[in-house]
Amino acid sequence: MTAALSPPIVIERSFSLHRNHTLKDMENIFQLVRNVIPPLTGKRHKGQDGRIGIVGGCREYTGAPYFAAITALKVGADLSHVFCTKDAATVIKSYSPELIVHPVLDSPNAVHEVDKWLPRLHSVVIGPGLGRDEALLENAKAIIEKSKLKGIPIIIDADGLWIISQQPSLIQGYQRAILTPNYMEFSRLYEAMLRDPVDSSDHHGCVLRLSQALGNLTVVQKGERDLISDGEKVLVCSHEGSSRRCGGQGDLLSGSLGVLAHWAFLAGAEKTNGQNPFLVAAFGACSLTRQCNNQAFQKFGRSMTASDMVSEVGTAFSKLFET
Ligand SMILES: NC(=O)C1=CN([C@@H]2O[C@H](COP(=O)(O)OP(=O)(O)OC[C@H]3O[C@@H](n4cnc5c(N)ncnc54)[C@H](O)[C@@H]3O)[C@@H](O)[C@H]2O)[C@@H](O)CC1
Ligand SMILES: Nc1ncnc2c1ncn2[C@@H]1O[C@H](COP(=O)(O)OP(=O)(O)OP(=O)(O)O)[C@@H](O)[C@H]1O
Ligand SMILES: [Mg+2]
Repeated sequence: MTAALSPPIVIERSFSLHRNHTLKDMENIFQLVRNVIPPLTGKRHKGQDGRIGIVGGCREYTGAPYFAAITALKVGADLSHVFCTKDAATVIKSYSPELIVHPVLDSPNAVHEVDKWLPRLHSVVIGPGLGRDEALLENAKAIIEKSKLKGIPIIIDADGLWIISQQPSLIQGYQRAILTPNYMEFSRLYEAMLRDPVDSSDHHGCVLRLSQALGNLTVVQKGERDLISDGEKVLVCSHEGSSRRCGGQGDLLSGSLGVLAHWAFLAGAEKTNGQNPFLVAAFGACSLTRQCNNQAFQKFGRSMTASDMVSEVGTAFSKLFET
């Protein structure tokens, strides 16, 4: 079984582009991802290709922030910081010496401790393994506010999406945010914003409307096909993965998106042929996660786990974006 580079489908809902440009957009979107990837040259210094922060990791969940942070590194970020609780920090450090781990999230001055680092971070991923402890959620809210003030791209996943479904105004209108809901998370967000249940006969319409209701930030609805929208367009990523749905796959997606969002944002619309850079980044991260899933499944079948997918990041990235 080989993973074909199936052409992405672009459903054009924008009036800013002519209809007959749509086919060209479809063919070129992988190329647009390639365009934003910084070339590896001897001229770059450590940190330039990405310093990514992951906010999450508590007593119950140490795997999720680890998967997100290690994936960010393996995609090509230079430094990956995890801001987690004291309990979780030693555990996460013991998984990997590559990660920089800050045991601050349950400290009384948590927000200040993270804020100190924000000027040095290119993007933040908020939510993997954060849990639902009220104090931690309050700290995460304040970190979202601080990140917005700095104008850095924010990827919101998992329990970060729980926060947004309780208080959408926190992120509404911040167009440098990307939300990555799974099925349940999407339903919660949709009902909170649209006051209606999800219309299962119109997934495209639902993702488009949710993005619009949130002020045109980027929404990635994960599933059998990933739907990515900025309220004007819907991109569909149906790149071949597998039928294995072990936990942690979404964490690979949010970690890789942390890097790609930074690269795409930095490269700007010139490199993405006028397309929203965050749509391009999201398409890249979805394709990559699915490609990792496909490769790991070929090796391990039913016993495949998220760690096996992490081992595939390098070859999957090369296959999709460097050939
Ligand atoms: N090893 C780890 O530490 C992991 C921790 N995780 C963390 O676990 C916490 C809770 O995440 P959950 O994703 O469980 O979120 P929720 O607590 O919102 O639960 C979602 C539920 O929906 C179900 N579901 C998912 N897709 C569905 C579908 N298509 N149809 C019907 N039901 C569906 C899931 O089985 C899950 O029970 C987060 O902090 C997350 O980051 C996960 O990321 C998985 C790995
Ligand atoms: N039915 C499916 N077929 C193929 N790929 C899928 C399917 N469902 C999800 N995926 C892919 O798996 C990845 C993670 O999506 P998923 O819905 O499992 O996230 P999640 O529930 O947040 O995961 P996590 O366990 O990390 O929290 C996405 O890249 C998505 O494309
Ligand atoms: Mg998840």
